Amino acid sequence: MHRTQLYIDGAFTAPEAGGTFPAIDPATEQPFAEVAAGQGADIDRAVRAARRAFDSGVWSGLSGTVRAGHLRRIAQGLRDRLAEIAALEVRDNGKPLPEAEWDVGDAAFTFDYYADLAEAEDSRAEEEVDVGDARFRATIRREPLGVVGAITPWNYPLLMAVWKVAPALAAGCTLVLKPSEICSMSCEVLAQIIHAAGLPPGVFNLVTGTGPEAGQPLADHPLCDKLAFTGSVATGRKVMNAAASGIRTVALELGGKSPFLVFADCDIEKAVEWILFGIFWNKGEVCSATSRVLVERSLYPRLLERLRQAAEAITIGAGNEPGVKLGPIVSRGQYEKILAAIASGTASGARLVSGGERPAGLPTGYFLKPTIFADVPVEASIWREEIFGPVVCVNPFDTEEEALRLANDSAFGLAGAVMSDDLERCERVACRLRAGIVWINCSQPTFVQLPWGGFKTSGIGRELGRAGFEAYFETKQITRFDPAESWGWYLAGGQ
Ligand SMILES: NC(=O)c1ccc[n+]([C@@H]2O[C@H](COP(=O)([O-])OP(=O)(O)OC[C@H]3O[C@@H](n4cnc5c(N)ncnc54)[C@H](O)[C@@H]3O)[C@@H](O)[C@H]2O)c1
Ligand SMILES: C[N+](C)(C)CC=O
Repeated sequence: MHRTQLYIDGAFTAPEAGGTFPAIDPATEQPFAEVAAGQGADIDRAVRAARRAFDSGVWSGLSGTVRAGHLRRIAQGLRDRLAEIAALEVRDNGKPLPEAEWDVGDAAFTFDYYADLAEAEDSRAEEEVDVGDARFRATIRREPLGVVGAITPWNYPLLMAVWKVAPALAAGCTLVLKPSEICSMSCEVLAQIIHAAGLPPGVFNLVTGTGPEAGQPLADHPLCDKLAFTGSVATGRKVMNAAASGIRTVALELGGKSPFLVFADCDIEKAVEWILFGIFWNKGEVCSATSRVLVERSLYPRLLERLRQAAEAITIGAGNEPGVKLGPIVSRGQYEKILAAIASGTASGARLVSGGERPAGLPTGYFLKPTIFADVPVEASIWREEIFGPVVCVNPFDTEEEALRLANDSAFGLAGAVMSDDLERCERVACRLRAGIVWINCSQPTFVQLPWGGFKTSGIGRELGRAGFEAYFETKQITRFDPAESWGWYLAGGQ
């Protein structure tokens, strides 16, 4: 059985304490690899290596063009190993193979995109600012932020890591990546590709391990300049507390309970397609999943019935089987959490329209039928709390105003979607949704060029796009006084 390694200071290595934990295939419930269980001592070694690499200027001192060359080699390395990584991601996470292939392609494109931005940095003029006094020349300079501690989740194990690694490297930062213990495998391949691309030792480091044993020591490490976290609100709070006590920059990409507003004038088939994609893509293990659907009352019964039929036609199975559109839930823990949420939904008085149980013919593996609840009490936890699984809640509304009120009545504000043939209404609703991402007449398409992040408890800061690059810079002012002038405050004439 393959035993993964940590990657610290340019070398693949076992954890100091030598421990491992199993990687489990959620379709078979069987272990298929041993993952290196890094701990505080490994994190410390990795952060110190990243610190040395940053302080020596071996990476931040390179031109953007040279760094871009490295990033493009990483992108190519991902493309060269796409089939292998996608298969590994399917085994580790359970997602259908075409979705995993899509993720690896996106990850490669993310490196290319940030390579372009790194290159453009070289021709970016230093910004000179007129401070209204000719004796001073003032400039604003951007410098890479330093050492980044990146902590990532299991739903897009490679892609969520790359959303941090690519812009951080492009900006000239060094980093330590701590992926989720539930899905760590593809990040080891990423480390191999980065190693093969010839980055100097210490620039990128990988420490796999559990949250308490590896994540917390990374969040607490005094030599990190920034913490970049994606995961749950509960862990995000711990990471933010750690950042606060060390006064470190922090970026949080957290959960969601995103609304999808469907107006009666839309094409019902298109609405059903996007509702399905919005909640069953990646098994609903998507931070931005549109898990609360609000439907204009005149369309509500018809749409619910069509949604039920379409959901029941989805092919469920192991992610590597052809035609499968819904793989197993990632882990036993997550499976049990979702079943408990379904039970609480039924107990709340919500109407179970479809699913809610293990599909027939799949006795092993964490399989679940796509699940639809309707007429959900708005105070019920299934309406309010993130489930992070293939469970959608559907409710009716009567007016645009009511739909917006229900949509915005949430602690989260990551994403939202609106569907209507009236594009003016769509634009109006999009502006009034309190969320960082709004889709019109679709749900979930994500582009590397656009900023990603949430309002309210869905997070702080933005990834992707130019904003995701700027997030890895410090801003410095350099103010120069003309040596030919004298200040004349204490010494008259300046001598
Ligand atoms: N907003 C986004 O872009 C986005 C994207 C993907 C996932 N998510 C969110 O992620 C969550 C699911 O991911 P998850 O279950 O892996 O989240 P999680 O919070 O359980 O774990 C995330 C990471 O934090 C680590 N961790 C756990 N305890 C820690 C601690 N005390 N200190 C430091 N690190 C610790 C874990 O090991 C893992 O690497 C969902 O809430 C989802 O919405 C958000
Ligand atoms: C769906 N995706 C990849 C945009 C990120 C969140 O889970």
